[in-house]
Amino acid sequence: MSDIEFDKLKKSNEELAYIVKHAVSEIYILDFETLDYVFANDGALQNIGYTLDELLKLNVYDINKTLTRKHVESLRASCAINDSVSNISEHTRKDGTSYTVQASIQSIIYQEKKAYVLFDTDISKLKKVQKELREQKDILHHQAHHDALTGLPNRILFNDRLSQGIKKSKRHNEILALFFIDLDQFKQINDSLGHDTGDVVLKEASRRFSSKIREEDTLSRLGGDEFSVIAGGLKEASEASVLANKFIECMAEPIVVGAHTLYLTCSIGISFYPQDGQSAENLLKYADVAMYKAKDEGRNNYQTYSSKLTELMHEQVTMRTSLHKALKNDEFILNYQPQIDSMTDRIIGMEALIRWNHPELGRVSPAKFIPLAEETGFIVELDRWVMQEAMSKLSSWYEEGLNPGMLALNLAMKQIQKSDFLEFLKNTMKETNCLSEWIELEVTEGEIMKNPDESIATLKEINKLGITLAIDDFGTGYSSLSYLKKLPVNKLKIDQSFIKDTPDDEDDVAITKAVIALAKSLKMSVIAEGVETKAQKDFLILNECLQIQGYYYSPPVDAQKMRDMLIEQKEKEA
Ligand SMILES: Nc1nc2c(ncn2[C@@H]2O[C@@H]3COP(=O)(O)O[C@H]4[C@@H](O)[C@H](n5cnc6c(=O)[nH]c(N)nc65)O[C@@H]4COP(=O)(O)O[C@H]3[C@H]2O)c(=O)[nH]1
Repeated sequence: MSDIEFDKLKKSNEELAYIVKHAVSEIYILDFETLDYVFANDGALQNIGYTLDELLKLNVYDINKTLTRKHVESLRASCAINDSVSNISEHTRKDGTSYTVQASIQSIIYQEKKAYVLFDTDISKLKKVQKELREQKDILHHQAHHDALTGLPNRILFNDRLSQGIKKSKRHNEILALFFIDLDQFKQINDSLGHDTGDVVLKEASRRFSSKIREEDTLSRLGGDEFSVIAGGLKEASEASVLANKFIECMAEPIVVGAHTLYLTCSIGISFYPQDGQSAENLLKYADVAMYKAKDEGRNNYQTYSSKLTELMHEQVTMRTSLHKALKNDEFILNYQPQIDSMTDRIIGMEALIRWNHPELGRVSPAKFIPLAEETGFIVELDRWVMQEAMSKLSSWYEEGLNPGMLALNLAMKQIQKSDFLEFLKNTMKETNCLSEWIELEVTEGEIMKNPDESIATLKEINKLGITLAIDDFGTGYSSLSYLKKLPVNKLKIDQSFIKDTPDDEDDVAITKAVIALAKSLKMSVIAEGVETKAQKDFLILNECLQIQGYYYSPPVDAQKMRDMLIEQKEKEA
């Protein structure tokens, strides 16, 4: 080699050494035998935190604390047969912190001795990002399968668990019970006290239900106030009754939210695999049908599915489709129930109550078809028919010289919300010669509280016409007292559910007394409905509720009978 060639080579080696020394990547050289550090570049020293002098006193095991002799032996063996070997390990810095490196290891000759060179890449950040991504994926997966409010499995996960549950029950020849749980008064609470209160109630209900199930059961929130429980592994269907009772009992304790003490109940429908259905879809449908039966039975109870319930559903479908035709076919008639001044036993008014004579189903209760009419919006047309019919009957009785007093009409909120309702009311009164002071419109407390601000405006307009407004079913709907003060209402009607057990039930006595006192302080009149016994009547008189409606005096009767009663009263007074 010539001197010039030698100088060139020396210069390029020096340049290479300079690059290696100053590179930001970590490069270490270890003694082949002892694995002591014999070189580290600036990038390595910066990350590891030692000076070169300090590092040269250390061994690979001082930095790679997790490295074992066995692992080193295997790396040595790999290096002997491969050009380079890759390894992931943990480096401990001088300050005690650690980071993950991916090392590429090669055996080389360094300063004329055998050595290992390690090209290390700090992959801590990459690992952190990978971990975050994994966590994010887990969160997304959880969110997609769980309800955000209660943290319970949602409908997607429920469907999956139900299908799995059915398969397992089939394999082990066991019974699976599917519970459909609906909170009874939830909508009213949500509408009148707001969604925040509703949310607290839902969380508390889910906490209570969860505490009653076994670890292997699944409680899900299917949406709104609907929950479901999948309970597999049952030997007998009767085991489900025990659980259903537990769910009902756990709701008996009131839920306190801020200043409100809320009393909630739940209605439960149960279907069974294999006796009721083989598919997840059918089992859910049947549990839902059974839940509706529980609602029909007065809520706060459970019902198991039977094929009879499907007939009931069929009946509802028949009713829905024949409601419209019924008006044209004159299938509706009106009954009137007298309202009495209990001090004189005189008729002071009457409530018009609709009846439906269905050609196939016979006489259908309004409690059955009014909710269907409300659902479909047909209630608007139906109530207008009731108003026309009842107002013209009332006028005809006045014209005859009888004294029917006030006519109370039930009014659906959907009706009040119609923009032409006031016009309709004025026209109907005019056409039927009915005076506004003869008319009282009853709106249920729950309906008003659904949308109190909007209700107030329209009710004020109605009131301006000289029509009396009464709140029906009072006591059942969580009225806000501040709204009650603002409402242009003249009368409270105590719900019959409170009257039913007076004067024996202490709670009902207290509620009835409170409603009477409330009406008095708000300068409203008060009437009790559903009065059936003398004891109830006496209790009401004692507490100064003098207007009474109920079977004690008379059930709802047809127009002919009502007229007879009015004539009889007139003759008595003549
Ligand atoms: N156990 C018992 N019950 C008594 C007694 N006195 C009266 N009742 C019943 O209690 C219900 C009182 O009517 P409501 O609270 O307005 O409750 C009504 C009302 O909300 C609705 N409804 C009835 N007619 C109409 C109508 O023309 N339009 C609208 N929108 N709803 C109506 O259907 C509901 C049920 O009506 P009905 O079956 O006629 O049931 C009536 C009546 O027959 C009693 O002493 N004991």
